[in-house]
Formats: sequence, structure tokens, C-alpha cells
Amino acid sequence: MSETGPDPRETDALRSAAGVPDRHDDGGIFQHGDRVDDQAHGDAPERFEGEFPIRIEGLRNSFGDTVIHDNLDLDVRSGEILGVVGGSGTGKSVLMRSIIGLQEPDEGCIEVFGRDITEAEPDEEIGVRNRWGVLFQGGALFSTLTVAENVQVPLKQFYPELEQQLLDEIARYKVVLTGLPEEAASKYPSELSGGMKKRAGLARALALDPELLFLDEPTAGLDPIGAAKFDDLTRELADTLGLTVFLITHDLDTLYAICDRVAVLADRKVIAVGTIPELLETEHPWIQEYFNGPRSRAAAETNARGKALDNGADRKA
Ligand SMILES: Nc1ncnc2c1ncn2[C@@H]1O[C@H](COP(=O)(O)OP(=O)(O)OP(=O)(O)O)[C@@H](O)[C@H]1O
Repeated sequence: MSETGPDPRETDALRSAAGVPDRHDDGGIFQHGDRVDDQAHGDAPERFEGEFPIRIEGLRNSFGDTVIHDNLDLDVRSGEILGVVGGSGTGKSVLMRSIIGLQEPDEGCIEVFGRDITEAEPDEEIGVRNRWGVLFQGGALFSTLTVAENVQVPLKQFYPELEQQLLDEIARYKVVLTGLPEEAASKYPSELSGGMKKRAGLARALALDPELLFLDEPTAGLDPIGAAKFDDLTRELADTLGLTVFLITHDLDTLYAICDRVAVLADRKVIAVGTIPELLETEHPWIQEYFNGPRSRAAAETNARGKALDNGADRKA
């Protein structure tokens, strides 16, 4: 990522114009727990009640002669944290970009909240683009904007009528929600540590009160303690806000600590999806090497130790 701004492909997600409300209601000061839509519309859209907020069938993506995905299927369950793993270059980020409409697939169907997004034009109002939040690799913060201003980018895009006082209030709330001190709101990305930048990126991803959260290698570059704290934060936010999380990672600790299921990309498709014990029963050599390797065993032990300590603490409490 450059110092002057995020990858333009990544900011497309923030700039894509859709879902702008048709009625202005300044709604007063934002109350913690209120949805942005409550403030902007008066009525929040119905939350998705189906089993699979994301359904992918027969997906094919290629760049020139290079086929990245071929006949890829994947269903993401409502309320789960789905870890997405695979060797470098297997197309995890391309898959995420396809789901959020930044990568036009050659073939296949991608339904988000029951709506086939591959049929929609990038600018078409399809009513789902303001229902997901994305934390891109590296945070993708605008370096010339403060943290609060970064958080306000999607708010201004989707709710241009919101008054500045309300925008400031929402941004402050999101900053604190992600565990940053309130003062961080007025800081520029260059004044933040790596871990704080990730949290600021997460605050922006949560700006619109999404039901779906996409995280692309959120713990990359963090020290193990910072990474574990970020994992805890992700799990806590997912549980309290009722999020479905699509989490791309190479971090085995993250997989063991917070993922409900793991989808494995190899051979241009999702070769398996399940809990880690379920994956361990599959024969595929990449899965065996990945989950039976020394690093995976160490992550499993660390996670088991952590859970035992938590249980001990619970019993004492
Ligand atoms: N815009 C693009 N143009 C051409 N090739 C691309 C483009 N975007 C991605 N690719 C290629 O698609 C393949 C998959 O890329 P992707 O970034 O999805 O991999 P990944 O699984 O996320 O890898 P990593 O784990 O290293 O981040 C790579 O070979 C990459 O070079």
C-alpha cells in the first residue's frame, strides 16, 4: 500500500455508488446500538434471515490464460466465522473481490443475501452493498484523512445527508468499539501502530453496521500478542453484532481460536469446507500437510491451553 492512499481497486469498494437513501432524516444524535439506517431512514432494512448469506456456484475467474477458479462452489452460513485458507496465489483475495463485486467472474452465480450480484452493474442499486464491510489487506486507510474521517467515508457515500455532528458521533463510537482510545479518532494513519491501523480499518469496515464482514489477512504483520487480541476482538464483535465473517488468513492460531469452519482453496476450487477436525479426516495432501504440520500442531496446542486457562478462570469466577 502506498503512503498516499490505498490500492485504487480496494477503494472501489468504498466508492461504488449504491444504496443511497431516498429520504433525509437527521434523526438526532446517534445512540450506541442504533443502526445507521435507523438514523438515516427511520427504518432499518430487514436483516437477512436465510441460512446462507453467501452462496457461490460454478464460479470461474481467469486473467488472460491463467485460470484462478474453475467451477468453485461455496456456501457461507449465517453467523459463522468462516476461515478461508490456501496456498499463496490460490485466489483467496480474488474470491473475496468477486463476492463484493470488484472482480467480474467469467462464469458462475454469486448470491449475497439472496441476490445474484453477478447480474448487477457495478453502479446498480442492489441494496446489498451497504450491508457488508471490508477490511482489506494492510488496512487500506486513506493516509490524508484522520481515522474518524476514514470511518466517515462509507457513511458519506451511502448517507450523504447525514449531518457532520452525527457523522462525528458515529465515527467516535466505531473507533471505541474496535478497542481504540477515543483520541485515536483525530489521528492520521501514520501516527498509529500496525495493530491500531488494523483496528481503524475495522472501525471503517463496521461504519455501516454491516451484517457481513470481510477480513483479508487481518493479523498479518501483527506480533503474536497483538494478533491474539485482534482475534478476540473479531470473535467478540461477531458474537455481539451477529456478524457473518469471511476471513482470509494464513494464521493458524486464528483458525484454531475463532473460526467455526474453514474453507480450503486448492486446485482452483474449494476442495473442502468444515471444522478443523472434519478437515483432518480428508485425504487431500495439502490439507494433511497444512493441518498436520508442526506449526498447526503448535497452534492447536496453544489454543487448547488457552481454552483450559479460560475454563479454569470461569470456574473460579
Ligand atoms: N488484477 C489482476 N490481474 C492479473 N492477475 C491477478 C490479478 N489479481 C490477482 N491476480 C492473480 O490471481 C492469482 C490469485 O491471486 P490472489 O491475490 O487472490 O491470491 P491469494 O490466494 O489471495 O494469495 P496470497 O495468499 O499470497 O495473498 C495470483 O496468481 C495473482 O497474481
